[in-house]
Parts: sequence; structure tokens; C-alpha cells
Amino acid sequence: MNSYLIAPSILAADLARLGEEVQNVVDAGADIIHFDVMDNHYVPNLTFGPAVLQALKKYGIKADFDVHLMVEPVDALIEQFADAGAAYISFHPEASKHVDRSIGLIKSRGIKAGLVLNPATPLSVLDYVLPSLDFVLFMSVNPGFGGQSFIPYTLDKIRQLRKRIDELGLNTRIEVDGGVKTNNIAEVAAAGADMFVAGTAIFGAENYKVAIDEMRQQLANASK
Ligand SMILES: O=C(CO)[C@H](O)[C@H](O)COP(=O)(O)O
Repeated sequence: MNSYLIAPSILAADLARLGEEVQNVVDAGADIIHFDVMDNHYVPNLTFGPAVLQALKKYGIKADFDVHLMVEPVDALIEQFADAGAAYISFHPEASKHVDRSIGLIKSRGIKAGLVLNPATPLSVLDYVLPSLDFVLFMSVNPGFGGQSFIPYTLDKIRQLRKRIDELGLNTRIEVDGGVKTNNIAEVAAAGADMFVAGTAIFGAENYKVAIDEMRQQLANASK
């Protein structure tokens, strides 16, 4: 099993102080920063584009950015986020006409490529592309908004994919996004995930370091 990565989602940050907020979670121990891109087309919400990522880099954020594209189509924005310095890019298979080509585009820029499965998207979408992915992102809420409750049936999908990845001897990571909190992160890890997106559980906490440390403690207990 790979080491665990905790990825605060800036969707829940105080956007008027975004640079400071991101630096604060990095100082509090975040491993990577989850950057939710919504286009009011693929999902009914609108967030940030590549200029915001560039601005955060210019502000001095050294952590890797994990860009989750909730947009349709995807290829033009893959190029723009690659130029802006993304370290991870994931997209939803139904938002690309040519999934294999979009994965190749991400990898051709030296960026880790991920495919995102909505709660009701079957694992079969991974059938032909799993070996070329660096990670699979499971949505454990319907995409578009932070602060929703974790959908329990996603745990079973995570278990099934972990089994498949292990049987195939792949290094593919499993990321989980939506409703991840200190009180369920251990269960999500036990199902087989190793990257955890948390928005409100971290940015909504009084002390970011206490929240991240508590998650790490839960993860340590889960792997005992
Ligand atoms: O992608 C998202 C929604 O589409 C958010 O990243 C996700 O919901 C995290 O927020 P929270 O931890 O508050 O549930």
C-alpha cells in the first residue's frame, strides 16, 4: 500500500484570502492541494480556472496541486492546467469524447492522470484504461458542492477496485472525495483508499493542524 495523502479541498476555503488559506493548510501538514474546477455545465456550479492556480503558484505555494476537472469538454483545460503547473489532473469519462486520448494528453505533460467515477458510475469504465492511470478518484457525493454527506455504497466500489488493482499488481492510487471526515476516514482507508480529499472537515475546523493530525491518527490506527 502506498503512503496516505491528505488533500484539503480549497472549495471550502475562505476564497477572499485564498493564498493565505492554502499556505495555512500546507503549514498544517497537507500533502497536496485539491483544486475543484467546476464549469456550470458538467456540474451546476462555477469555481476557479487556471489563472487562479497560476496566482497561487506565484503567491509561493510549493505543494502539488491536484486538479479535479468537473468540466465538459476536458482537453483544452487539461492543456491550460498543465501550463499552470498542475501535478495531478483528473476528469470524468463521460465529459471526454476520447477518454484514452485525454489520459494520454495529461501523461504527455508529465502529470499524474486520474479518472473520476461519480457515485453511480460503474467500475467497468476502467476496464481498458486502468493500467494507464496513476489514480482513480471516487466521488462519494454527487459532484458540484462541498459539505454533502458521504454516500456509503461507494465503500463497496472502493473495495472492489482495490482488489482488482492488487490482483493486477498495479500502483494505481485510490482517491476519495466528498464527505470525508475524521469519523469516517479510517473506514475509507480500510476499504482501500490512499488519497483523501477533505473540504469542510479541514477548512471548517477551528485549527487546521489539529484536524489534519486527527485524520493522520485515524489513518495510523486503520493501518495497524
Ligand atoms: O469535489 C467536490 C464536490 O464536487 C468537493 O471536493 C468535495 O465535496 C469535498 O468537500 P467536502 O469535504 O466538504 O465534502
